[in-house]
Amino acid sequence: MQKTKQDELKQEAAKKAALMVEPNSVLGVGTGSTVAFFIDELAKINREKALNLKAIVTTSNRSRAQLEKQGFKVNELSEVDQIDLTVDGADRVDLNLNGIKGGGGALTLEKNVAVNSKKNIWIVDETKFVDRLKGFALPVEVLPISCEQNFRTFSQEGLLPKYRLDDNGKRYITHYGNFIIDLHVDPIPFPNVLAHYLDSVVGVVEHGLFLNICNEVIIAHSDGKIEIRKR
Ligand SMILES: O=C(CO)[C@H](O)[C@H](O)COP(=O)(O)O
Repeated sequence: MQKTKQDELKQEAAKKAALMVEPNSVLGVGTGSTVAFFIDELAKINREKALNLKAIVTTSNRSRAQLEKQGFKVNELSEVDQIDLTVDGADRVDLNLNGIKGGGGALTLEKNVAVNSKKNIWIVDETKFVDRLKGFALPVEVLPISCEQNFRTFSQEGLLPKYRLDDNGKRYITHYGNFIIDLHVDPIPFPNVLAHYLDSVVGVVEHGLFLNICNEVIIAHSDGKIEIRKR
């Protein structure tokens, strides 16, 4: 498949992040097309100078398969005490380095890996870097047993919910057997308020508002500049 300009930018951000991985560390690896470039870059570096990573934890079967194909051993989150660095993609990142994640449906494990990491670096192309969180529906993972109640409540709250569907038009099912309801609030005026509300809804397993989690974002710009923003 031909690489788009956006893919090229994703790859540039991924390259930069791969250079930041310390030898002998415990690494978290996220999910998505940008992370797929990161895994390839990491493998390249590892072939050139063995990184001897103590452990790698990842957030999806897709990333796991790619890592294993590249010869890395992958551990479960429960098998490591703490992750030194996690590199992940994002769907949107704002000026405060808060973000929306979960476009690939892996938000629950992504958040669990992220909060157990000393440092989180996100890699994005410039289209995802925004002044405030907008332009991407907010994923919410919900238990099937109470999803209809959750859906109705979100509707009543004016959060414009829609079930995420898979390629066959059926409800998308997450790694943990749950559904995803995407909330079409655009822009999200008060991310903290919405996160607090979603955290309180029974039946919500996790949501894609990642607030105060990202430490650094690597943004690849179309003029070739790689920008690093730190919290
Ligand atoms: O949160 C995610 C998956 O749940 C991804 O990190 C996010 O969707 C970005 O994906 P991509 O790099 O393919 O644009």
